[in-house]
Amino acid sequence: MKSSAIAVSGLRKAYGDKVVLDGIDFEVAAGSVFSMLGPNGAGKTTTVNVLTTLMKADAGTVRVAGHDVVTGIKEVRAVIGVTGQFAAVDELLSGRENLRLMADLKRVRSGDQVVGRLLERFDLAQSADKMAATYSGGMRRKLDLAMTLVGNPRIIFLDEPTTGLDPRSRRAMWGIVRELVADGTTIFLTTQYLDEADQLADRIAVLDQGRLVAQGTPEQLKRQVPGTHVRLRFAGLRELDAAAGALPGSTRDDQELTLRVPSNGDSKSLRALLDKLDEHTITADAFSVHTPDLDDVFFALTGHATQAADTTHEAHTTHATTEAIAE
Ligand SMILES: Nc1ncnc2c1ncn2[C@@H]1O[C@H](COP(=O)(O)OP(=O)(O)OP(=O)(O)O)[C@@H](O)[C@H]1O
Repeated sequence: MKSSAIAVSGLRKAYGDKVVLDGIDFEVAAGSVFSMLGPNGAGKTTTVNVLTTLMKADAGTVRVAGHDVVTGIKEVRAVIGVTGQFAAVDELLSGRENLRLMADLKRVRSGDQVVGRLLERFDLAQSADKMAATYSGGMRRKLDLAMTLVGNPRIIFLDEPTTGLDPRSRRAMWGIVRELVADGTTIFLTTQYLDEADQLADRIAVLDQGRLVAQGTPEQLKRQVPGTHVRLRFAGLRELDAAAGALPGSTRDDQELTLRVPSNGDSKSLRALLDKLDEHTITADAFSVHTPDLDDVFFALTGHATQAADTTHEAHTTHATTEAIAE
């Protein structure tokens, strides 16, 4: 079993009488990606601030790399890197100068070499001597992360690293996170994007209204929601009635004129389903296979969607759907 890079027990934090963290517990294995998932205002940044010694908790214990965040502030700070939602980049300096400044602050030996390697690794060498103010959002995030990596921290906190990035920059950021983990770094990642947690995390904890409502691997969490099913849509109630009669175990939605049929989604069961419709001379207007994703998990666990899910749900649905095999 891997040792814990982070161990949190009974963590509580309130601002005035507003309780933001209501006693949360979790552990992060060394060399893994742990993702804390939650909607806006759930308390993710507050958690990061406590874990990185920037803020004191009201109760509970937190150990990072074996050091207590209250009594071992210096030791904790020596082993962590933090990339926040608002980049620490100085806009009036070039990318190279920003990195150099960080190398000096951290008293890194052979600073120029370290900076040169980071610029290459993050694909920023071409723009290294331009002012950071001229960088795109994605480049700024990359520079911010590169600055975090100066001095090789073993544990990195990424607070919503891809919020506001376009899909290409998000994927580039995911690639960098994967490389870091392959090198043995531990990553604590907060995100409101379920697909991001799904892609990157070894373990996910879902934070909602101050409590962790679920923890597990992405697969374990997905298993907590109703499984794969086929959704059929019909032109009218008459067809829907006939199909519901022919397919026992299905669930109908009279408003949407749809039928939800449990299925493992493989070609054999799909063919059998279509044959059944043929047998009864029923035609479906649309036919789609739906696999549960983390949006469904979040909804099932909290009873509401994430904000990000609201805006990206369409994309997820399209992604998880094999459209219109029939008709
Ligand atoms: N210094 C503060 N004083 C009072 N309330 C605060 C303070 N900082 C945060 N809050 C409140 O605590 C709650 C949790 O905030 P936090 O920033 O930790 O959430 P978050 O999950 O990171 O959200 P987001 O995704 O929007 O960054 C929010 O309701 C926020 O308004």
